[in-house]
Amino acid sequence: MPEPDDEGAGQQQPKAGPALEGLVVGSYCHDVLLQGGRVVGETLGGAAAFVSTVLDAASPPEASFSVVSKVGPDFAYASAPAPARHPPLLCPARPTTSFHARFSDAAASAHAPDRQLRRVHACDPIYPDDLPDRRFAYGLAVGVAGEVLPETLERMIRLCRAVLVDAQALIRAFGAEGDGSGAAVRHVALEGTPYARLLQRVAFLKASSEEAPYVGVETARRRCCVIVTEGRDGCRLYWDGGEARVAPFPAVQVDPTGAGDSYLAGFAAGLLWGLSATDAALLGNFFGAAAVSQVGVPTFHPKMLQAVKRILEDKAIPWSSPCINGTTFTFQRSIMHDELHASLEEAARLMREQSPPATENGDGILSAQEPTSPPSGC
Ligand SMILES: Nc1ncnc2c1ncn2[C@@H]1O[C@H](COP(=O)(O)OP(=O)(O)OP(=O)(O)O)[C@@H](O)[C@H]1O
Ligand SMILES: O[C@H]1[C@H](O)[C@@H](O)[C@H](O)[C@@H](O)[C@H]1O
Repeated sequence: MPEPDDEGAGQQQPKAGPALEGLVVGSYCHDVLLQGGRVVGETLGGAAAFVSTVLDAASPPEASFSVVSKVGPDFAYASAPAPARHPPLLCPARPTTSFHARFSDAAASAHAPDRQLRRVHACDPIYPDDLPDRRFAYGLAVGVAGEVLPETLERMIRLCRAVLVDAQALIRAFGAEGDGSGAAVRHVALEGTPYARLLQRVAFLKASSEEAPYVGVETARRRCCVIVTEGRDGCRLYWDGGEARVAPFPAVQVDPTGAGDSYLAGFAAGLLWGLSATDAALLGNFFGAAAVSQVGVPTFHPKMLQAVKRILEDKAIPWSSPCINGTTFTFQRSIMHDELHASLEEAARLMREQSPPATENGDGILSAQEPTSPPSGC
């Protein structure tokens, strides 16, 4: 695993933060969900919102994190739990990043895009100087609209002992805005971006199966561990010299938005609990399944969270988190992998019982819920 770099000869070193402090970088956004030409939901979005929610819920008690996110004066969710606990930086001159997600009526497959995204507004990028000047145990680069600049990722790598990156932060490109309906979101090959040279200093790179071809798994796995999420099929991990498939948890999908974000945060929390990467991926799958069962940023029943924490206290290796505290990772599944899956399956059952009843109609969004009403302004 890469060691954090020195800030540069002659420069003052950033001071150390709390032992298990993380740094989450990426902007909150407004998500508008459309189906059949009409708006069926308006929610808080942005990977940072999903990630903060899952980290708040699933991290060990010793762990904490800071969020660097930007929004405009129109930001509508300042009092929602994630932004209220981790307030964004305000950019007075730019609107909040916003996306329109157009869902098709046809059921999506595990590997095909289930929605067409358009970026309607883009807030300011996050610059290296926006990051706090201290060392962190780990960092999560979770941009949605190109806001994590290459130089910002580079500074994260310098500040954080281990950096986990969502490929969507690196490979999204945006078409022309033209007619007011926003810019189509497409992907570019990671190898042709300025981020590619940083990969060997990244610990984990997560991509969805739709993004994986743009990441180039075979090349990337020689530089860092690559995780490919496969929707309802779970995920696969690829590292230099090995790979593993990790089984999913059953879920009734009502809104796929944020599954990947919640996965990454669950995975990071698993590492913080001292799990190997393949075992931590179980926690990723668990929170990915939780995210798709609800519209927008999920909420978790306290009983379910207690059950998960009890399982982790029981199974995890306290304070031996090799990735966050040390210099190497353990990738392979441990002997208690299947047992951990079975215990989390029980907690997932609790979660399904405590969710509002959902109509099982394939992968259609919002089948279980009334459209969420737009929140009041901040
Ligand atoms: N229908 C489902 N049932 C169970 N688990 C799911 C389902 N969909 C997603 N997941 C879980 O969430 C993880 C991430 O999902 P997915 O691969 O769809 O990410 P994504 O396409 O990046 O999502 P998004 O862009 O919507 O955040 C999967 O690896 C899986 O663990
Ligand atoms: O809120 C969502 C979420 O963060 C998704 O991961 C991202 O793909 C979308 O662009 C965003 O609108």
